[in-house]
Amino acid sequence: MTARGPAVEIRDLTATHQRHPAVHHVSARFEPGSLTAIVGPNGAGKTTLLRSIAGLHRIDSGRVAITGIPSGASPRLALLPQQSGMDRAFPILCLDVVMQGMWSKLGAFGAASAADRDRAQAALEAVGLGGFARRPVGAMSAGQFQRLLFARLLVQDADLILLDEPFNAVDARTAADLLAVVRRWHGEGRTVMAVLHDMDLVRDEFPHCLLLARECVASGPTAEVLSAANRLRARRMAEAWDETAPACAA
Ligand SMILES: Nc1ncnc2c1ncn2[C@@H]1O[C@H](COP(=O)(O)OP(=O)(O)OP(=O)(O)O)[C@@H](O)[C@H]1O
Repeated sequence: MTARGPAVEIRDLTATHQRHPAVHHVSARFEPGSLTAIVGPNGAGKTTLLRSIAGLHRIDSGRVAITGIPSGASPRLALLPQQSGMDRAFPILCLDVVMQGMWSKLGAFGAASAADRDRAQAALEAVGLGGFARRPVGAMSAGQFQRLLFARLLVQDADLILLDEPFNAVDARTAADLLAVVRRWHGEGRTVMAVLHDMDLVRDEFPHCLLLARECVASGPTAEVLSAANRLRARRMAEAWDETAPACAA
C-alpha cells in the first residue's frame, strides 16, 4: 500500500484556552498513512490538539508541520467534530449536508452537477442511509446523524482525516459500520487520527497511539503506549492539574 496521506509533525506545541494551557509542549510525529488513536483523560487536550492540527485553534507556540504534499498545495484535510458541539436544528436536507463536503471543489456558489449529486447519493448509500437524501437533518437520530457526517467525509476525499470521538452515542452496529469506513481509509493510505475513549477498541484497531495529559505521556505503537505505567502516569497528571495555571512563558 502506498501512503497517499501526509506526515504530520507536531513540534513543542502549546495551545491555550483563555491563557490556560490545554496542550503543553507536545511533540509527536504521525507517519504518512498511519492510523492513530489520541487518548487521555477528560480535559487532556485531545480536542484542542485535533483542532490545532486542523488550523481551527490558534497555536500559542511551537508548530504543526504537514509534509509530503505537493509544494504550494494545501493539505486535503477533513475534521469530524464532536457531535455535542453541533447544531442540528438547522433546516437542511441530508443530501445537501453531504454536498457540503464538496464545497472546496464547487466553491461557495458553484452549481452541483448530476454527477456530484450521484456521488453524494453513493456516499449516503455507503453509510447505510440510501433512503435519507430528502430527509431533514433535524429528523435524524444521533447515530443516523453520525453516519451522515461520515458520508460528508467520504465525498471530501481528504488525505488527512481527523475524527473527534467518532463512535460516541452510536449503537454497536453503527460503530461497526463506521469503523469499517475508517479501516477503508487506512487501507487506502490516508493518514487518520481519532480521539477515542474505548481502550479495547484502540488496542484492537489502532496500530499507533498518542496518550495525552496536556503533555505527551507517550506516543508510538499502541501496546507500548497503553502500558499500565503510562496510564497511571496520565491519571496522576490529570489529578494534579491546576485549571487556573497560566501557560509557561517558554
Ligand atoms: N471553549 C473553551 N473555553 C475555555 N476552556 C476550554 C474550552 N474548551 C476546552 N477548554 C479547556 O481546555 C482543556 C482541554 O479541553 P479539551 O476539550 O481539549 O480536552 P479533551 O481531552 O478533548 O476532553 P474530553 O475527553 O472531556 O472531551 C480543559 O481543561 C477544558 O476545560
